[in-house]
Amino acid sequence: MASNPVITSNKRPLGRLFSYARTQRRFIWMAITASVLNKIFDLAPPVLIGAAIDVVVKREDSIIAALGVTDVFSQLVWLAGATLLIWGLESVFQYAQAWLWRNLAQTIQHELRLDAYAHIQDLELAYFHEQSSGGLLSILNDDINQLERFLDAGADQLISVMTTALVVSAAFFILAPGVAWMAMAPIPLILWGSFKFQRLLAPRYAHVREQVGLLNGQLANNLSGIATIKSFTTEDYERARIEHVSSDYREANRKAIVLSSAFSPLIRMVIVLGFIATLVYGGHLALEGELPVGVYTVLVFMTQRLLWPLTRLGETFDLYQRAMASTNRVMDLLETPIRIDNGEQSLEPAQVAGAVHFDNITFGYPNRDPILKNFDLKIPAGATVGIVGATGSGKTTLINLLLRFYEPQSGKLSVDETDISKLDLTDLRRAIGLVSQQVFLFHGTVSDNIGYGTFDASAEEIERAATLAEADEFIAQLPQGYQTMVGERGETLSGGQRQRLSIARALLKNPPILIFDEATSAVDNDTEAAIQRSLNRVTRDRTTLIIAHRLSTVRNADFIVVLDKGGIAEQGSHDELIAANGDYARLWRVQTGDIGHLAD
Ligand SMILES: Nc1ncnc2c1ncn2[C@@H]1O[C@H](COP(=O)(O)OP(=O)(O)OP(=O)(O)O)[C@@H](O)[C@H]1O
Repeated sequence: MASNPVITSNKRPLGRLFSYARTQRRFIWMAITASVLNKIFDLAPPVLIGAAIDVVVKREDSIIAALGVTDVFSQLVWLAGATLLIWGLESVFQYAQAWLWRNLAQTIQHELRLDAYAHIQDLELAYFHEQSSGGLLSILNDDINQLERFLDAGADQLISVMTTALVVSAAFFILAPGVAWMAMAPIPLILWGSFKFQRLLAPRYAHVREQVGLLNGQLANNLSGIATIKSFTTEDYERARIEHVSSDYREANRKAIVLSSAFSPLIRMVIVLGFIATLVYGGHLALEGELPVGVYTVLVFMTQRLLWPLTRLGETFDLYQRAMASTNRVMDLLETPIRIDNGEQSLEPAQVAGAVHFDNITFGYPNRDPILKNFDLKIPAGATVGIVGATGSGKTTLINLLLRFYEPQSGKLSVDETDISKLDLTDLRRAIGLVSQQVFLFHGTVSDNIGYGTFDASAEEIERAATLAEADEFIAQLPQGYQTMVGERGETLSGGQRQRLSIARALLKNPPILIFDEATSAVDNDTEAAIQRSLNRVTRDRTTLIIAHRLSTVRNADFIVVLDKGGIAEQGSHDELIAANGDYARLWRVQTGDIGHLAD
């Protein structure tokens, strides 16, 4: 499997995320409102402190007195009540914002992961051959988790900074327009710096995400090939390969860290200038009696409240940038077009007779020379066809086309006279049972694995299918019979046992078209004979394609097609092909040990 990184684009990620999260809009607005209110109440304490100083210094002439509370003690009680109320409300909105954002993060990551997974499943098989499964896994896991992390905390932080800037600026211009500009002066510089910083950081984080995809791809590949690594004692070699990709990942992160760590200290230096200016100039005005002491106190606290959170802007932008790099990767995946169109014509499996026609098909895998050229093959409904030929001659390719895993470049493939590209894809695949060369079992019991895809099957039906596939005997000997867990990918079973389970699975599906692709390659002669018997039984009333290297498997077929380099070299029944004395006859003699004729 190639390990190309998933292509990422730089479209506006936040917009893409919001348009994706349309269904959550109401909650997003509620969360934003809660964040804004929480911040507003959070900014009130400096005002309360200012008001308290004002009461103590000015007594009956204080601002609160102007509201009608003239007695000094009553003013303090009034302040205490206001403080309680404001802190209470701050707590309520803090809870609300945390609850809303964190739940939103959970909902969005859940839906995004499901959508991304569903979309990946619908992509054509060729896509999976181009991408590494570890890379895809890192999008489904890591990238979506980055997004969750940002929504958990980063979104609230960004809104807090913006709210603080707005509320404090307004307060400044009302209270002391003369000093306000000093506190505000650093803000444009900080914002300009932040945008510049973001621009520089974005590609570095995109690179980090790409590297993590490659690393995961390599890790997943190695873990699935662990037996090969051990048997070839290539542990050191593989460790070095992982070290290489892991170092690249670390290097990509270092390049991002160099920038992202510098941001907060730089911002702090700009901020401190604004803070000192307010402190000194405001103090001067208060000493001159031009600024009330209470207002001066509020200004100093507010300047601190306004400017210090900006130092955290670095962290927030960091979180934001990481999340946006991830968002782009997830969104690109969701927008990857599905290249195999679903046809509209429905097909009831029960009504399929099973005639298959490869009509003048030309096909080559992407970026490869054509393997099939003007290929013609007509299989009558109900026939059993053996397909044999040298390795790489195109046998499995025929199946890939019939299942529409790939589309032919020209020609028509039809089932019962209907072009399969016009058929509903699910209906087409439901009509075909495939026992593939690579058996895949799922983590679960024997019974689960036989019933996979035929979920409404009863225990009796499952057992009947197992009997037909000559699997019941070995199943009976397993510790828990049909309820024995088979392990991940069926690792606790032998190759032949796995193969027989997959045959049982296909038989249970009872499809009108049945395909065996090297189904007897991993079994001994006795089992092959047993499978042969069951084949004779199950092929009777359906179209069956049997791909085999072992010619004894196809001997009883109605006719046998011998492929050679993507074309048909010979065709006929076993007896006819033996009589023709061509490639088939020669191979038959080799396989049956009749090597006296090898010199032919
Ligand atoms: N996904 C793919 N992408 C590119 N080329 C492929 C792909 N699958 C198969 N091929 C190529 O197409 C040719 C035919 O392969 P195919 O699997 O049809 O052969 P086969 O006759 O089934 O071989 P075998 O008996 O070894 O299973 C081979 O040369 C193979 O390298």
